[in-house]
Amino acid sequence: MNIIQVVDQNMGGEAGFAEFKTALEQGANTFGLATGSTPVTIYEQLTHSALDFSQKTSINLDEYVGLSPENPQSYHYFMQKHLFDAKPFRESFVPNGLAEDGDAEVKRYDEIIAEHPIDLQLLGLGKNGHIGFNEPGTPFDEGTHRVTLTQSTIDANARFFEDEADVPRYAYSMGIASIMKAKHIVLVAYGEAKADAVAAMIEGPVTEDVPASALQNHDNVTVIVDAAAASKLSTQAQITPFSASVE
Ligand SMILES: N[C@@H]1[C@@H](O)[C@H](O)[C@@H](COP(=O)(O)O)O[C@@H]1O
Repeated sequence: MNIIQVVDQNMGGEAGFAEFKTALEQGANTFGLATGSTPVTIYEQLTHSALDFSQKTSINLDEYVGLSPENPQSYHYFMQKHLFDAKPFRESFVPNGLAEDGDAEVKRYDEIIAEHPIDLQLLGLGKNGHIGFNEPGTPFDEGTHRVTLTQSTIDANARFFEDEADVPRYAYSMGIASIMKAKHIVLVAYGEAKADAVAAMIEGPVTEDVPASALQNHDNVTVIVDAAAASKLSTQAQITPFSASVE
């Protein structure tokens, strides 16, 4: 893994932006996108740039079951607000949280992913090592699926809702097998709360107990971290400080 250290989330936005820019220059067509607080500065950089995604495809990782695209807590809404309103793609896919038939929705999403091989996949990281909404214990070979969220994830995401009780208990998530098919994966993590998950992802055993550890089996992963998130790594020597001129 290529580990890039940034000073703060703003610099992380620049580092993430550089990965998108390079991917575009190399002819990428499909971008796998993530939600959460982590990617926000990358999306800010993208919206303020001249990069053109109007002929490109985006595929989001996940969506809460039961939330409509108009619900401000939905990932549809998040993506519109933080990226798509200012920087539209030709087509943007997000799982349909209101799908009546969950099995059909999962199948539909897998077909979309199969038709649009992902060139660059952006990921955040859950405190428990989840990627997308692939919680600990998710089989690595699974495609899109309906997830029962863990209490750890419900607690972590409660900050976006008025009340913990409002956090949906289920979500649709792209599977780890699909994430692993992306040509290039860029995972971003900030803060001490992510330090254990970062260390387990990079240095721990490859185990379904730590979904992000699957990335050790991918040959093109870039990890963008701040010092706090990198603080429990023992391989500090392999960490490259980000500088805007080096991509
Ligand atoms: N499903 C999302 C993940 O894709 C995201 O990586 C995680 C971390 O969120 P944050 O970036 O706010 O720490 O939150 C949610 O659970």
